[in-house]
Formats: sequence, C-alpha cells, structure tokens
Amino acid sequence: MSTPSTPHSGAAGTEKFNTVAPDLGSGEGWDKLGLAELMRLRFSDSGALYSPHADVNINGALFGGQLIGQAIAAASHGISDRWAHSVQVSFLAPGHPGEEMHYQVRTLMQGRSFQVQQVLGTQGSRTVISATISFQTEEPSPDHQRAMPDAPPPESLRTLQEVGAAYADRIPAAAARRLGQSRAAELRLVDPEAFLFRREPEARLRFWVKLQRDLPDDPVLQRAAIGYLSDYWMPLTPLMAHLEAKIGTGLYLASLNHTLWLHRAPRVDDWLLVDAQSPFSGNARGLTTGHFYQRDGTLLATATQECLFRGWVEDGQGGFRVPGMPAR
Ligand SMILES: CCCCCCCCCCCCCCCC(=O)SCCNC(=O)CCNC(=O)[C@H](O)C(C)(C)COP(=O)(O)OP(=O)(O)OC[C@H]1O[C@@H](n2cnc3c(N)ncnc32)[C@H](O)[C@@H]1OP(=O)(O)O
Repeated sequence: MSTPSTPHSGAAGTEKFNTVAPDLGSGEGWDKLGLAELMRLRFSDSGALYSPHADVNINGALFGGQLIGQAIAAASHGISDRWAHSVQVSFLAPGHPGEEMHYQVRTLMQGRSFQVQQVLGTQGSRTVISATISFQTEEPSPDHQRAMPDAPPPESLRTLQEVGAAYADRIPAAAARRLGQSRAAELRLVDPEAFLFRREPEARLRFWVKLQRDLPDDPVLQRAAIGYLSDYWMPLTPLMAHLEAKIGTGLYLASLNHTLWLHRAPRVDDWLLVDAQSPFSGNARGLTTGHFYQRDGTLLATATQECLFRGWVEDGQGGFRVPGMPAR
C-alpha cells in the first residue's frame, strides 16, 4: 500500500489571508490560476472557513467538483494523523457564483482509527452541499485492485479543442464552443466519435484527465484535486447510451449526489485514466461508477454519482430527443 510521504499539519489547503487573491467570479481562467488556489480556503475574522472563488459549470452554477474538493479541504483541517478515504456528498442547491461559500465542520465520530466529519457548505441561509467524510489511520493489510483497461496514451489523442475543430461541420457551433472551453483540467477522450456520434448500449466512457498546472506536494490538496476531477465529465457517462444527447446543447444536468472512495494516497501531477460505466438511467436520473487510475495502472479512487438530466422532449416516435441536436 502506498502511503503519504509526510504527515500534514491539517492546515493544508487553508491559509489566513491578509491580501485577497483575484476573485474570478466568472469561472474563467482556472487553467491559468490553477487548482491549488481554487481549493485554498480562507478564514473569516470569526475563524470560519470560506472561499470567494467560483468555477462555473455549464448551468452557470458553481461546479460540483469545486464543492467536493473544498469540502475535503475543510474536513481535513486540524486532522494530522489520518486521511480521508470516503467522501459522501449531497448537492442540495445550486451554488451562486459571486457569493462566498462558507464551510462549517463538525466531528460526528472520533475513534482510535476512524474519524467522521460532517461538512455543511452554505451561502447565506441556503445549504448548498452536505458532505460526510471519513478519515482513517494507516493500517497494513493485503490488497487487490481492478486492472486498468487498455487505452492509447494521452499524447496520441486529440485535445478537446482539436476534437471540436475536427468535427465542426457535424456538431452544433455551441457544442464545439463547449468543447473548446478551458478548465483547471485538460481532458482527452479515448474515443471521441463514440462520445459524439454513437449510441453505446454499455454506456461506457473512458478519458484521460490532467491538471493544467502542477499542484504543491500537499496530501490534502492532492485528495481535494481527485475530488474536483471526479465530477468532471464522469457525470456525462449515462448519455453514452442516448444517441447524440451530449451534443444537444439544451440538456440541463446537475449532480445530485456523489460518493468518492480514495483507495491510496493520490498523486495527480500526471495523466489519470478514468474508466466510467453507467448501469442505469431513467426518471431523468443517471447513475455512474468511475475508476481513476494512475498511468502505471495503480487504482487510486472509485466514484459513484447520480446526476439529473432534464430537457428531453418526446420525438413523436416513442423516444426522446434533446433540443439543439442537429437534424440528420
Ligand atoms: C459536444 C458536447 C460537449 C459537452 C461538454 C460538456 C462540458 C463538460 C461537462 C462536464 C460535466 C460537468 C458536470 C458538472 C456537474 C455539476 O457541476 S452539477 C453542480 C452540483 N449540483 C447542483 O448544483 C445541484 C444542486 N441541487 C439542486 O439544484 C436541487 O437540489 C435540484 C436537484 C434542482 C432539486 O431541487 P427541486 O427544488 O426539487 O427542483 P425541481 O422542482 O425538481 O426542479 C426545478 C429546479 O431545477 C433546475 N432546473 C430544472 N430544469 C432546468 C433547466 N432546463 N435549466 C435550468 N435549470 C433547471 C432549476 O434549479 C430549478 O429551480 P428554479 O430555478 O426553478 O428555482
């Protein structure tokens, strides 16, 4: 079992600020400012943890990955001898960009090996997320893991911008623009044509993902980064079974709940392979399980997530379509 290289002070990812770093608000530019800044929480004068930053998703709300990562950073504050291994999140209300996210942390259980923290992320009187995060001390044991599937190396695959340009004549301009938008992480689809044009009854999605900027060697930040990445594109997996729904830009999607298990101390400074599969979608909800691998095949984490998909309209032939889909 790999272990974190250094114990953490519990203050990683949090810092007292005298000066305020740029509040981007619009969600633009995280590829330049980097995830470390997005995950760093500040202390208000009353000692409460908060974040003024906004990484905005396609609905114009705070990106769920920002909230998961910040909840991990908040829950880890003050814990020095154990590490987050499971993170259960409910997304209760959309986070409003431009409003600070405040985090309240409560210890629900403190045992000899385990400790469970509850985090409430709020904006004013609205509870945006509730998270229950469990920590464990290190404990040697035999292990096994699911093998990493074969995938071409990320360097051999197109960037999303290149995919958007290559298929510009076959997808709506708005979809190509979405593909071209830059985030804190870069992503390479293993099979872009399957994503854009094919119905995949197995509802499987594979991609490589990598942060745009290096992260400090801080174990809490590394875990927060996996939390961020685990909400990026994986929720789209159920749409693999629904032909072209992905490029129908009228679809509204919102993560409802998310569980992340951190199997090993993560290192996120290189490409990670995500192998995701959706066992079910229906009633406007889609469920996904995704496995996150280091390039050497080490299984770092597993996530399951339920996502809300709305905007379907009946197509008059017993099926559904999504507005904005190009005519065939
Ligand atoms: C080529 C293609 C490339 C593709 C390129 C992809 C890009 C790359 C993507 C990577 C993928 C990232 C994936 C991100 C994933 C998150 O970032 S999601 C962010 C985290 N999750 C959330 O914010 C959800 C928070 N929870 C909630 O909002 C509420 O609990 C829920 C789920 C809406 C349920 O509340 P409720 O009151 O029971 O809601 P309900 O009455 O059923 O529905 C009404 C609400 O639904 C929402 N809603 C429903 N339908 C719509 C709609 N059509 N429009 C807007 N809002 C709607 C509104 O919030 C609405 O509330 P009001 O505005 O009316 O007050």
